[in-house]
This record gives sequence, structure tokens and C-alpha cells, in this order.
Amino acid sequence: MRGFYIGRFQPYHDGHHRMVTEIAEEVDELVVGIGSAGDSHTTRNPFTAGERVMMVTKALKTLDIPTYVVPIEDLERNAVWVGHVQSMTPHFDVAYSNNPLVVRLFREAGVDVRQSPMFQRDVLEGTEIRDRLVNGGDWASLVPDPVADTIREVDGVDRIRQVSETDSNSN
Ligand SMILES: Nc1ncnc2c1ncn2[C@@H]1O[C@H](COP(=O)(O)OP(=O)(O)OP(=O)(O)O)[C@@H](O)[C@H]1O
Ligand SMILES: NC(=O)c1ccc[n+]([C@@H]2O[C@H](COP(=O)(O)O)[C@@H](O)[C@H]2O)c1
Repeated sequence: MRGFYIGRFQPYHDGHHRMVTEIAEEVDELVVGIGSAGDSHTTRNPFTAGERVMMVTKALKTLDIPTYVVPIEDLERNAVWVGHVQSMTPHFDVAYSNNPLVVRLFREAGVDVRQSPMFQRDVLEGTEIRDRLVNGGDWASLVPDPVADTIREVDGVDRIRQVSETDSNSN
């Protein structure tokens, strides 16, 4: 059985990783979709699809099942989004998400969906981690080590601080 898990992963953090680790116990293969692939260089979406592919691919190395990391751009029309996703990914049998819109769209399209509990949501949230990146808090302890390495490699701290100064969408 092949599973599918999508997120913006801005950045991929320990909450995502805990969810992925649990999914890996239920499926034989996992496809991870990098959502909003066309967005980058804003406070809410600082990292490019390519940078997020690096973060996720390196973090998934600890799993012992085959994984595929696929960037997926947004579409204007929610009603055809599931078909768009399916056209970009290997076939999957079950989708995992805690995003209510994503859950609804997959279920309406007849795809089996599973949800998971939120882990330490007070800190394991992209918005909180981006806030710490901008304001100099401890962000690195909330992401897998290869993600912290990637953020440093692409000069991500400087980037998010710079875009946050000019970006009207402030989180
Ligand atoms: N701490 C967590 N535990 C379990 N699932 C999570 C956690 N954080 C996010 N998720 C789920 O992972 C998927 C991808 O989430 P996403 O990339 O939007 O992260 P986020 O932390 O919610 O970020 P943001 O604050 O930028 O919206 C969604 O289904 C989301 O509900
Ligand atoms: N119409 C669309 O393009 C559409 C619909 C639903 C979800 N999505 C994307 O799926 C991803 C869902 O991830 P999150 O759970 O991280 O929000 C996001 O990138 C979101 O933009 C896109």
C-alpha cells in the first residue's frame, strides 16, 4: 500500500516528521507532496520547492521504506485539485492530512483519508518556527538536523529576515 502526505513544509519540522514516522508504520511506500511549490521568498513561504525537496529528502533518509518527494503547484480551482495531484504523483491508496480543505477534497474525490493527532502544536507549527527565524529564537531544536543544515546552507535566516521587512503578509 502506498500513502500520500502533503504540506507546504515552510519549513519541514518535528511535527511533520513524527507524523511521517507513524505513517511509515502503516504503508509500504510514501509519497510526500511539497505543496504551494511555486511560492517562495515571502515570510509565510520563505523556501523554494527545491529547497524544501532537499529538507524533506534528507530528513526521510532515516525511514526504511521507499519515499518519493514531489513538488505540486497550487491551482485556481479546488474542484480539480485532486486530479492535478494524482497526475503529478505515483498512484497512492491513502492520503494523510490534518488540513480540513485537503481532507474534504480527497474524500469528495473518493480517496481514503486518514488524520493524525497534532503533536506539541504549541511549538511544532511552521508559523512559530518562522517567527523564531525572524526574531532570533531557538528554531533549530524544532526541526530535524538535516533541515537546520539546509536552512543554513541556503542562507535562509538572512532571507526570511529580509523578506519579512518588506512583506505585507507578515507571518
Ligand atoms: N505538530 C504537528 N503534528 C501533526 N501534524 C502536523 C503538525 N503540524 C502540522 N501538521 C500537519 O502537517 C500537514 C502540513 O502542515 P504545514 O506544512 O501547513 O505545517 P504547519 O505547521 O501547519 O505550518 P503553517 O504554520 O505554516 O501553516 C498538515 O496536514 C498539518 O495539519
Ligand atoms: N486548489 C489548490 O491548489 C489547493 C487545494 C487544496 C490544497 N492545496 C495545497 O495543499 C497544501 C496543503 O498543505 P498544508 O496542509 O500545509 O496547508 C498547500 O500547499 C495548499 O496550497 C492546494
